[in-house]
Amino acid sequence: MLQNSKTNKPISLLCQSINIMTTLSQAYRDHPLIHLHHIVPLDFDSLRTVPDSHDWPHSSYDTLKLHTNGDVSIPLIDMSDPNVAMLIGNVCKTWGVFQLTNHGVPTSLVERAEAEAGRLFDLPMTRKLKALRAPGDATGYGLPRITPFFSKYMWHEGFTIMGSSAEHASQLWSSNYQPFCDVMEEYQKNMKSLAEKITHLILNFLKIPDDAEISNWLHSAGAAAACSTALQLNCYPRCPDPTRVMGLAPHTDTFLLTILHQSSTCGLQIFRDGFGWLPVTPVAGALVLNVGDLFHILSNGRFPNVLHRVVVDPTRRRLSMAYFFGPPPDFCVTPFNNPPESPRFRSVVVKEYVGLKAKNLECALSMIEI
Ligand SMILES: C=C1C[C@]23C[C@@]1(O)CC[C@H]2[C@@]12CCC[C@@](C)(C(=O)O1)[C@H]2[C@@H]3C(=O)O
Ligand SMILES: O=C(O)CCC(=O)C(=O)O
Ligand SMILES: [Fe+2]
Repeated sequence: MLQNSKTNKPISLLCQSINIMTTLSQAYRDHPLIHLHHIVPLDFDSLRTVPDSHDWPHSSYDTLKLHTNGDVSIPLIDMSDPNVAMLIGNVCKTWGVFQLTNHGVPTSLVERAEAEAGRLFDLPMTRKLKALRAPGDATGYGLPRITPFFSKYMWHEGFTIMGSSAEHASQLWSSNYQPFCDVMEEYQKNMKSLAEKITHLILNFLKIPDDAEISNWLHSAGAAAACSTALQLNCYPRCPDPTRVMGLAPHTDTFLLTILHQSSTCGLQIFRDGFGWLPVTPVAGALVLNVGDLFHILSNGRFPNVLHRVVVDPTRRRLSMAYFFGPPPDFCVTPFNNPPESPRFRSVVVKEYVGLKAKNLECALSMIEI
């Protein structure tokens, strides 16, 4: 029987019965985005002007320009700092986002993964379409899932991986796809172990007891198999007029934490009350971490689930790799509140929340608010 290595208690039945557990891909298949499957990304490189379908209202460009405050920078945390738990906990409370250095993920691995992502997006469109996300599926090449919630398309192409990328990679490259699969597998392993470490530090900071279900899940030997994880490769191609387009529209991420590597090209912005849109300027070797909806719920609203978006660089293509981490789809997330504070949200099962998000995007949270 699997046990929590800290408390020696058996982990919940849900986590043990791996065969009957819902996978994250299944959870997404249960909530298909009906409008998305017949639409494919543009062949961006061939365009000399921005088509109407991708031309965002002028007012959003004004917002991009006027509300970007380049003087305020988001916190940078050194993971080798002896006070790292306190630093991360406090920044999760005050910002919901930070950059992390000395995180232990080898630079060479990040560089190899970025190079493989570049090799993918460099392929001719006819090739990329061979790995097009199937209707209702969550993985493969295609448009961002949030596309149906906006009236214009984003200047973006993406590739989603959940676990092995072999099936789609073999469609992209009939041979020589193993280097892609190997590096993405190693990258996901490294991201998972970093995500587990950070989650552990945050649970301690929140003083969540060792016998709470969330600690039980994180510490259990079963956590190796039972997590919701996904790796999203994002590409924001060069644009003939970046002032008219949106790279990735404003959104919050769904799971506990997102760990993002951004290439040296700028574009990511976070929204901060009182300041507006702030750039997350790339720092060489640093990873960007942000709180997602599930940590917002678990922290009973103490951690903001930061709203973010991506604008397109005027001169260069931008690549990023976002790793999403959370408990398995059948796990029930319950807000942790210190009495007399009362819970702000009802408990929600991860796959139910994925479904609420698929239908309602940013209104999903308010649907579980008490
Ligand atoms: C696990 C996932 C999180 C994500 C949806 C996905 O199935 C894979 C892609 C992720 C992404 C990346 C771009 C922004 C986002 C909102 C989207 O549309 O697809 C996130 C999703 C999310 O956090 O919900
Ligand atoms: O490309 C980026 O910097 C951000 C990507 C992102 O927000 C996402 O994949 O959820
Ligand atoms: Fe995001």
